[in-house]
Parts: sequence; structure tokens; C-alpha cells
Amino acid sequence: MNIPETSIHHLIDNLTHGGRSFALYRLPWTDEPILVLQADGMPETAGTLAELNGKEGFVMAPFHASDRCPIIIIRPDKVARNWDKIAEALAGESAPEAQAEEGAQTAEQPSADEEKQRYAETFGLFITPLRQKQFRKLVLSRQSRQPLPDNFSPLGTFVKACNSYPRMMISLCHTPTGGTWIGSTPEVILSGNGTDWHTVSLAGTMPMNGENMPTEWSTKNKEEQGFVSEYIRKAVKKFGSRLTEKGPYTARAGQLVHLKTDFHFTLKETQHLGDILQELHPTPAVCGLPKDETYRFILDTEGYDRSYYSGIIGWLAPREETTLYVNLRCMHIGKDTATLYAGGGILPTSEVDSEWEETQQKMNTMRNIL
Ligand SMILES: C=C(O[C@@H]1C=C(C(=O)O)C=C[C@H]1O)C(=O)O
Repeated sequence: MNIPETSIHHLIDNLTHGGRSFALYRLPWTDEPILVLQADGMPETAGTLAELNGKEGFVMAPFHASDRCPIIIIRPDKVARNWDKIAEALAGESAPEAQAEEGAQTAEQPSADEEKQRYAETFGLFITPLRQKQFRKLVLSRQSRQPLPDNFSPLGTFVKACNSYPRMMISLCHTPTGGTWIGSTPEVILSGNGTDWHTVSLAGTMPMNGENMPTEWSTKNKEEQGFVSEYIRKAVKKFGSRLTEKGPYTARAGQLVHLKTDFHFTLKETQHLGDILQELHPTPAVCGLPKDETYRFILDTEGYDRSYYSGIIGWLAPREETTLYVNLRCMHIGKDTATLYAGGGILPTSEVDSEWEETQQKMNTMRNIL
């Protein structure tokens, strides 16, 4: 993907400082940036995914919705594909007045050792109920802040992600309340149109071996992904018919590989996609099993707010094509730091050092383009 001409580049970068809501995204295996822009006013918010029934727009839903962190629906007043059309859509837009930057981030950053120490403590809290067989799987995640480079450009970073990660859905999304997020996710939660729908079970992680894809999976990884498949199969059967499954197979995501199963199914109608999202989210790829108990446990025990990480991001359009993803390998852009997020599935046999390393490798997806 090319960088657009300088005026568009600056305009989009400036939009990330303003009061306007927009999303710029690129679907896997395409080279087409898509802009969704709300012309005025604050975007609509919702407290539950079910409230998305019948709605159209660019959705950004958190791991756990609250008043402070609601589900956001950017109204598609303007939708434009490719830089030429995006330039036309933005013609007449002036660079918005810069708003006061949110939350001055002057707090001391913990050192790498302190971050690992904290992670290890929380890992201890997570492994105990797993070993006591209270839960079958838990996903433990963390955040890490790092300074933005002096010449940081959100749009430049978006284009770099598009060029580095052809298999992933790349997004740059800004709203006045949610702030600015950039991500590169490998995981569909719900996509399709008409009667044909698709979701995936994605779990298990290994680093690429140079340019070679490792394909020998440990029992732990296979089991972890099997849990997600089992959950998705059940959830999808509640709404869809004619379920077909392909996998598990090894799928590349940047410098990592995962185990993946595709699920295709038929829906009779598309006015209740919110109900399906509510049933699916949070899948055991980002939460745990059993769902309700592990969701509560994570909210109470993980020790930080996941915000929009491991929520849902993408285009919802019940009358045309929907492409919704799990918001992974993402970062929140602050005034002069980026907050990166990553997690991984924990089973009773998990070990703290390799799980920590896995979160580092996942965060590198964003670090490598900063
Ligand atoms: C939780 C993340 O990724 C998820 C967890 C995985 C795992 O536990 O192996 C693999 C892919 C994703 O479903 C993340 O990227 O932060």
C-alpha cells in the first residue's frame, strides 16, 4: 500500500487529535484502505452487544462494557475506499482544532523487570484455580507502555502495518471518548453476508522459524485450541444451521503462527447479529472456560483494565457485508506513549516464563511497526 499524498496524510493524522470519529481499516489480502467517517456529533454508544441488533456502522466494543468504556458505533456518514476516494471524502474537511490530550501520561513507567514481576504474581493467581480444576482455561493478559518515536504518525504506522501484515485486518480508529487505537488482528469473530457466515477458533501460539512455518504443535496448544473450537461449535449451533468445519491447521500471523479452525454456517436472517456476538464474546481465545465464571475472575483478578483490547472491532452491516474481528495485537495511542496489549491462554500445565515470552512476541507485532 502506498502512503497517500501529504495533505491527506496530515489530515488523517490530525483527525486523531480532534473531536471527530472515524475508522480507517484494511481487510486481509486486500490493498484497499476503507474510511468510515461520522460527519458530526458523538458516536452512538451501547451497553450490551445485543443492542447492536439491526445496527450498521464501524463498531469498537471493549472486553467488558462500562459507562467509562462503552460499545461505540461510528455512524457511516461517509464511507470511502482507496486513497483517491478517501481524498474526495475528506475534501473540504479542515484539520480539526486540536483537543486537550487525554490523560497526561507522566506516571513512572515500570522497568521490564517490574513488569515481569507483576505478571508473575498475577500468573500465580491464575494458575491456582486451574490446578485446582476450578477452571479449564484462563487467558491472562497485560499492558505495556512505550514511548512514541518523535516523528510518530498514526497514518504512517497504519500503512506500515498494512505492508508488514498482509494476512491481518489492520485498523486505525479514533473517537473522542475511546481515543486512538491501531491494531493488526488475525482473528475474525463474525463475518459474512446474506445467509453465509463465518467465524474462527484461533489459539495456540509459536514463533515463526525465520520464514519457515513450524507445524508441530504441543499437546497444550492443541488442547487450548480444542477448547475454543468446542465453545464456538456450541455457540454457533444456537443460531446457525449447516455448520461446516475446516481445521485445525497452522495459520501465520506476522512473526507468529496459531492453530486455526474455520467455521462456516447459515443464518436465516441478519437482524440479530448482536445476539450472536453476545453469545460468542468473549470466546475462550481471550477469556476462559467456563465462560461466565472466568469472565468474572479475569475482571476481578487481572489487575488492570483491558479497555478495547480483546473486544470487537470492525464493520457491521446486516444488509451487506459484515467483517468483525477480535481486537488483538493492538495499541492505544496516548500523548507521547503507546500502550500495547497482549495475552495468552493458560492451562494447568502452563509455565510462567514461556507465557511471558509469548506476550512479548505478540506485543512485537505492534513494536515492530512503531
Ligand atoms: C490473546 C491473544 O491472542 C489469542 C490467544 C492465543 C493463544 O493463547 O495462544 C492465540 C491467538 C489469539 O486467539 C493476544 O494476541 O493478546
